[in-house]
Amino acid sequence: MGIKCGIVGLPNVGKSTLFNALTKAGIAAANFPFCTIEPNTGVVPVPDPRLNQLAEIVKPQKLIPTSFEFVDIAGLVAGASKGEGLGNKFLAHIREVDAIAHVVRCFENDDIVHVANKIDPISDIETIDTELALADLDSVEKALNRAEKEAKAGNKDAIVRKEVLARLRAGLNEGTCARALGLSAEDKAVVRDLFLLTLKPVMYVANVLDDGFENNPHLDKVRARAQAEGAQVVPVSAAIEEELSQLEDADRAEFLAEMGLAEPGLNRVIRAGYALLGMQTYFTAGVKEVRAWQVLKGATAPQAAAVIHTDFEKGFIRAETIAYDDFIKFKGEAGAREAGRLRLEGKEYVVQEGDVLHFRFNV
Ligand SMILES: Nc1ncnc2c1ncn2[C@@H]1O[C@H](COP(=O)(O)OP(=O)(O)OP(=O)(O)O)[C@@H](O)[C@H]1O
Ligand SMILES: [Mg+2]
Repeated sequence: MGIKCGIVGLPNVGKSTLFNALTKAGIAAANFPFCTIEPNTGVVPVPDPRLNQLAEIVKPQKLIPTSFEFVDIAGLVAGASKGEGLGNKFLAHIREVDAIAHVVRCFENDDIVHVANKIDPISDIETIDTELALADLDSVEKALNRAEKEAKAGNKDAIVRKEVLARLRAGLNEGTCARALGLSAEDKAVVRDLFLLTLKPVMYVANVLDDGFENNPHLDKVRARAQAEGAQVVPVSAAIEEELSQLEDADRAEFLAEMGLAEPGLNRVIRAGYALLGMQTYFTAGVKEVRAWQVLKGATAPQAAAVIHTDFEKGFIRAETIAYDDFIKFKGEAGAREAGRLRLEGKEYVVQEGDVLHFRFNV
């Protein structure tokens, strides 16, 4: 489907280290068809323990997770919106992604240069936000000029657009990100064609040292800031994750056990990215394969069917539906059916997280 999460941040904060760990972990993940699309784009499978639970019941030949793309974007510097550093090229790369993982350095280490020569994650976040907001302001001002002319000429759509754009300009002028301006879904639709950078959903990846998960004032500040914005923070040590990703499975398990962890921190980054993209998962559970599929939250059964094949949507009759918990509790389809937990859902059904679906269709 090509949904993408861009890894964004100041130079040298650990973006590529995180990206390498994410993509190597992808190679290591059993039977996942890893592919690198461009040197800086990698498809990463979404770790989901529910797949293994389903497999224990169904005993399929294959297990296929969902996946999405991470893009390693070059570091941004102050002035990028005016062409500094990689400038517009950098911004164009961000424009193409659907969500942003903003990597923030939350560790001290004099050997690793910080572009501002001090560790101050809030100031780092503001530097990035300012550049993105300035780039958006530029787009909004151009669009506003156009809308004003069209509105004068009596174009009704332009009158609506003008009002939304004026609100955006006022906010961006004060350095507020577009996503924090409380735009309605209709407002967003009006400015969709501008691909505003600060309208994209954001999560923070706080890059820490191995002992930096607790009592870390830098991390605390990022958490407070994110909470005020309603954003998520995933603390992770990119350096450790990269090391972990290079180990054999058995060694990795030992390493994690020694650190008292159940799974690599990367898994949290991947899951948070997946949720940030607005995705949810449903399953198909056949003996050939048990597979996770991704669909936007709020999708109806035919829309979910289209993810597998457009014919499934066109000829949709119904979806035999078992909630994930029921499938596990009654040990599979037959048990769930007997217990009366298999539902026949029609075209209007809104797919729920974890649903195990079997589509009936006719083409
Ligand atoms: N958690 C960490 N602990 C210690 N060192 C780290 C950590 N994360 C990253 N580093 C180190 O920081 C340096 C910069 O990392 P990296 O190259 O990933 O940054 P970057 O954000 O991709 O930079 P650029 O914007 O220049 O591409 C590397 O030497 C890396 O090993
Ligand atoms: Mg890099």
